[in-house]
Formats: sequence, structure tokens, C-alpha cells
Amino acid sequence: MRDTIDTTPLLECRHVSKQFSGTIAVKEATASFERDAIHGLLGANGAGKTTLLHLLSGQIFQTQGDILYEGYPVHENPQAVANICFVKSEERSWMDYKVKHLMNFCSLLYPHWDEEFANELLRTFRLPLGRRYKNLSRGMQSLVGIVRGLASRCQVTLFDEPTLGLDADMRETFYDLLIRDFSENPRTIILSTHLIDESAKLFQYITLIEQGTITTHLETEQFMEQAHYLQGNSSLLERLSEDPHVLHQESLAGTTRLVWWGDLDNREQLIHQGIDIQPVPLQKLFVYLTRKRLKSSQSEDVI
Ligand SMILES: Nc1ncnc2c1ncn2[C@@H]1O[C@H](COP(=O)(O)OP(=O)(O)OP(=O)(O)O)[C@@H](O)[C@H]1O
Repeated sequence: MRDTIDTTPLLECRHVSKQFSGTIAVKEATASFERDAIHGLLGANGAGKTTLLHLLSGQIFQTQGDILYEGYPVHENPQAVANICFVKSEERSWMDYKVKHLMNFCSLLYPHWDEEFANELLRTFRLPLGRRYKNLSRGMQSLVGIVRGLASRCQVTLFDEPTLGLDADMRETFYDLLIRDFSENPRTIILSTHLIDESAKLFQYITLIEQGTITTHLETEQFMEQAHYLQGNSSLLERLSEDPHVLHQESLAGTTRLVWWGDLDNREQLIHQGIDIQPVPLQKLFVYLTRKRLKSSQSEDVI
């Protein structure tokens, strides 16, 4: 029997790799996804986000490593099938089906399917029930996926680029719905997106995947606290430019701005020297981190 407080991670991957013929899409990925939290899965194009989500949902086999749901392998695990909902950015197998049939299918697939909520969402998004999935616009296809993801009420919901094709107004509607629904029905949500700044408010945790490897898995606050813009006199700041904590540097007319990644032990001293210290927005931080790591891996390749 388990303790009252269940410490078994709901979903985790341990040293998971996935190779497709010549390509290693995911490499030694290890992370434990905290319960009842929204996780942002961030990575550049081709970093391995979609492959990782397929692996976590048990829809493809890993080449090596373990993927565990409630401590048991996700594959051939009826509990995992019933409790993990993976919303792909496009559902190729859905093409010939009408929206109403897809909703029926979901109601049979997910034991906690909330019919009333699904109908409310279908009305909110004005989705035509009689139209085939393949004849929906790109944004409407995303909305069908969103209805599935939210109304399934699965313990784990994986969204791969859920807002593809949605206009700004509809994206905001989705973010608001997700926050509202999550606060009423907490569960584990992992959401991959390239629209980092506008979705940053959703994330309690950030998982960064780079060239197939999970390089960071941290609470968003902790993640953001590590990044700082340092701006001030070039003669002071350029002395730091070779420091490995510096992700990016730009100078103009005697003023330099650095992006610093890590603890700032000398914060007081820098302020005293007239250096302005500011937070870095998440999207910018993502760009600086991935560029820096890409540069380091390219220089390792040259060596
Ligand atoms: N079925 C497959 N066969 C061969 N290679 C694949 C397959 N699926 C993915 N890959 C490769 O694996 C790598 C990771 O792809 P993946 O789609 O997981 O990345 P991603 O982070 O989701 O990218 P994007 O943000 O561009 O959608 C890429 O190099 C891709 O070409």
C-alpha cells in the first residue's frame, strides 16, 4: 500500500532515446513531470519535442530507456491509455471523420470525458459538427484538438503546438480557458509551443529540449531568476564578455548589454558600479540559451 502522500512521479522518462534510421531524435532524455502542474516544453525546430510527446504518450517505442506512468511502463498499459491524452498538432487518422463522430469517439476513449464541457467548447469555438476534419481550416482543426484535450479530463494531457493556425483572439481564448479549467480540475499538462512569450503565463515548469536532450527542467520562477540583463558602461562590462555565464552581448556608443545566465553573487557591487540589472523575457532567454548551446556544440564538433 502506498503512503497517504503519493511520491511516485505521475509521468517520467529515464535516459530515453529514440532513433529513426539515421537520426537520433531524442537522446538520453530524463525528466519527472510534477503532478497537477502545467509544463512548457520548449525547443527549437527539430529539437525533439514532438518525438518526446509521442514517447511520453506511449504511441511510439523508445530505442532505449524507460517511460513510466504511475511507476509502470506506458506501453501496453491500459491505465496509461485511459489517462494520457495526446493532442497532436494534426491528426492524420481523423481526416475522413465528421466533428460529431470524432467527439463520439473521444467519449468512448476517455473514461472521464465531460460531454457537457465538450458541447460548451464546441459552441464557444463555433465548430461545425457535420463537417469532416479534412475540410476544416487549420485553426479549426486545432480547436477540435483543444476540445479533445480539455474535455477528456485526463490525468495527463499533452498538447503539441495546440494554437497552430489560431488568430490572436482565439489563442487568448484558449489560454484563458486552459487556466480556468486547470484551476477547477488540476492535472498534469505538458504543452509544446513556439509562442513562448504569450504562453509563458501558463507554465509552472519549463522543460527545455536541445538537440534531443532535456537540458533544463525547472520551476518557471527558478528558471527566470537565473537570467539577467546587465547594462552599463562598456569598459566595465566588456571585462565579463569571456565569462561562460554570458549568453549574449551587444554594445553601442560606449554602453554594453550582456545577458547573464546564473547566480549574480556580485549583484550589489554591480549596482554600486552603476550597472542596471533587469529580468530577461522568456522568449528572449530561450533564443539566447539555444543560440549559445548551438554555438558551443558546433565548436565541440570542430574540435
Ligand atoms: N518518423 C521520423 N523519421 C525520421 N526522422 C524523424 C521522424 N520524426 C522525427 N524525425 C526527426 O527527429 C528530429 C526531431 O523531430 P521532432 O519532430 O521531434 O522535433 P520538434 O522539436 O517537434 O520540431 P518542430 O518544432 O520543428 O516541430 C528531427 O530531426 C526530425 O527530422
